[in-house]
This record gives sequence, structure tokens and C-alpha cells, in this order.
Amino acid sequence: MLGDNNVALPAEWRDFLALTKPRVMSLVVFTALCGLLAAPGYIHPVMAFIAILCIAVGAGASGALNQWYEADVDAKMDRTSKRPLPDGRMERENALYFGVILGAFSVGIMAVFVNWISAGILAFSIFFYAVVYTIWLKRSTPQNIVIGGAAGAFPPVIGWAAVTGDISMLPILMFLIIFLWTPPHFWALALFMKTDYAKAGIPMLPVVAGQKTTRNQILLYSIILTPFVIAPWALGYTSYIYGAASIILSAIFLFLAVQIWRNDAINVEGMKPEKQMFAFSILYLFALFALMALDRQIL
Ligand code: HEM
Ligand SMILES: CC(C)=CCC/C(C)=C/CC/C(C)=C/COP(=O)(O)OP(=O)(O)O
Repeated sequence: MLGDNNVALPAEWRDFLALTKPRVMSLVVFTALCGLLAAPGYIHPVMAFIAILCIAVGAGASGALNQWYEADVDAKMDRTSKRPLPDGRMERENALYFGVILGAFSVGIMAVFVNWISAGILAFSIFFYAVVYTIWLKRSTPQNIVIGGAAGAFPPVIGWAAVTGDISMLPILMFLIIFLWTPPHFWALALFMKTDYAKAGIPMLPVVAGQKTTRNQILLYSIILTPFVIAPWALGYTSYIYGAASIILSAIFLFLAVQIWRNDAINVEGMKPEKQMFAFSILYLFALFALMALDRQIL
């Protein structure tokens, strides 16, 4: 994946690139590509390229707007304090202009060259992450990432809509998979980053409700997620190859969730299952979407 720090670019460009959160957004864009590849019908390769580029630029814009608004809390957390704004390497308003211009550009190009529905959902996703999650939910409720996670679940729906001009059952399942995957993905990380969030005054679940509740919630969401992961095969949208792989990968995911549920470590050193779950969550989503798209392309 594209790294934040090791790209051979002038320092200022590297900072603008860092505003787009390239590592996180690479999986966002990948799921969008898979949504596009899984859709029935033909899209000209140039149109497909424009659609994916617009989603990447739109997602990057939302990351920049998020960092523009959050410079104060980012400065308080070890993980984020070296970002361009809290580190004082960039003027705050530059991040705002960058985000607004890129966001408008991505939605405008999508509307003109691809279709209105994909442009509309892209605009809604940017708004949802940059405004609803960042400005409103993140600082006000421990359910912030459950609701806010919807923004990250839209990209495969946008990819699908770019091809078909509509939305049907499979993209809805793709949305639900990412939506239900987000809580275990994030709360596993939040458990071993709890001190950072507490320092910044962000009401993440482990800070507000404690570690036991967070571990219970990780297991609960992992269990609810499983049937939705298997559903694309069970409902006949993919072959048994995706079906078998989704069952094996989900078994590993559930195993890690149970390990977390059984863990009662308070210190970061004892949080091996949480670290494994966070790392595996990324591989899990990547593999599920790759397999789903390949399955529908090849079989
Ligand atoms: C509200 C929802 C989400 C929250 C709060 C969240 C939060 C985080 C945080 C704090 C990190 C730590 C590392 C970093 O800052 O780079 C991270 C990493 C990551 N997230 Fe999420 N995430 C969410 C949803 C998603 C979604 C929807 C995707 C993709 C579909 C995703 C993909 C990733 C990836 C690929 C990484 C690893 C980045 C790296 O390698 O450093 N996340 N996430
Ligand atoms: C197409 C489109 C607009 C997609 C948006 C994608 C999206 C919402 C992804 C969510 C993932 C993400 C960057 C979470 C970071 O949370 P955070 O901001 O709380 O993390 P931080 O503490 O690292 O800033």
C-alpha cells in the first residue's frame, strides 16, 4: 500500500498527500474498484478509470477536511501529532481549500462524465465523513464510528452505480459488510490506543464504556457481520469459491473476536489479540472484496 512517509516527493507535496490519508483510503478505493468490477454490464475502461479516480480524489478530499477540522485534537495524540497541521508544517486554511476544491472537482467530474447517481452518493459520502462524523458525531457520542462508518461503506456502492446507474441487492450487501466490519476494525485499535483518545478528550467506546463493554461489542458485531459476509454466496451472487473463502476467513475473524472477548488485559502489552484483530481486519476486507470481484469477473 502507498505509504505516508516514504514517497519520493518534495516535502510540501508529501504533506498535501498526507492530508488525503493515503493508506486508509487505499482500501476505501479498492472496495470501490471491486464494486465496479462486480457490477453487471459494460463500462468503458476510460470511464471506469475516471470513476475510480474521482472516488480516490473525493475520499482524499474528505480526509483533508477531516484533518482541517481536527488539527486541535490531532495535536494531542501521539499517533497523529506529526501530521502536517498539528506539526505546524502547513497553514490550516490551505487544508480547507485543498479539501473543498478536490471534493467539488471529484463530484463535478463524476457527474459530468459518469452519472448523477454515483456523483450524488460520492458527495453524500464526503459530507457524511467530513461533516456528520468529524464535526458532529466524533466528539459527541461513543457510537460515533458505528454511524460515521457508513461513509466508508459507500464506495463499493458508488463503483457499482458508476456501471449500472442504479443500486441493487449485492451493492447493499457490500455496504452492510463494511458497515458492520468497521466497529471490530476500529474498536480493536481503540483498545490499544485508548490513552491517546482519552488525552484528546474523544469519547471513543473504550474511554467512555470501558474495555469489557468494548470487547463484548467487538464480538457482537463480528457475529452479526458473519452472515452478511457469507450472504453473497448464499444468495447466489457468487460461486462456491467466494463462499468457501468467506467461511474460512470469517472463522478466523470470529476466532480473533473470541480471543479479544476472553482477554482481560488492561495494559497495551497484553493486547496481542486486539493488535491481531486490527491487522487481520484489513486483510479480511481486502480479501473478501478481491474474491467477490474476481469471482464475478471470472466465473
Ligand atoms: C469510522 C470508521 C473508521 C475509523 C474511525 C477508522 C479508524 C482508523 C484508524 C484510527 C486507523 C489507524 C491508522 C491511521 O491513522 O492511518 C485506521 C487504519 C486503517 N483503516 Fe480504518 N477506520 C474506519 C473505517 C475504515 C474503512 C471503511 C476502511 C476501508 C474500507 C478502513 C481502512 C483502514 C486501513 C487500510 C488502515 C491501515 C492503514 C495503515 O496501514 O496504516 N478504515 N483506521
Ligand atoms: C468516498 C469517501 C468520501 C470515503 C470516505 C471514506 C471514509 C469515511 C473512511 C473512514 C475511514 C477513516 C479515515 C477513518 C479515520 O477516522 P478518524 O478520522 O477518526 O481517524 P484519525 O484519528 O486518524 O483522524
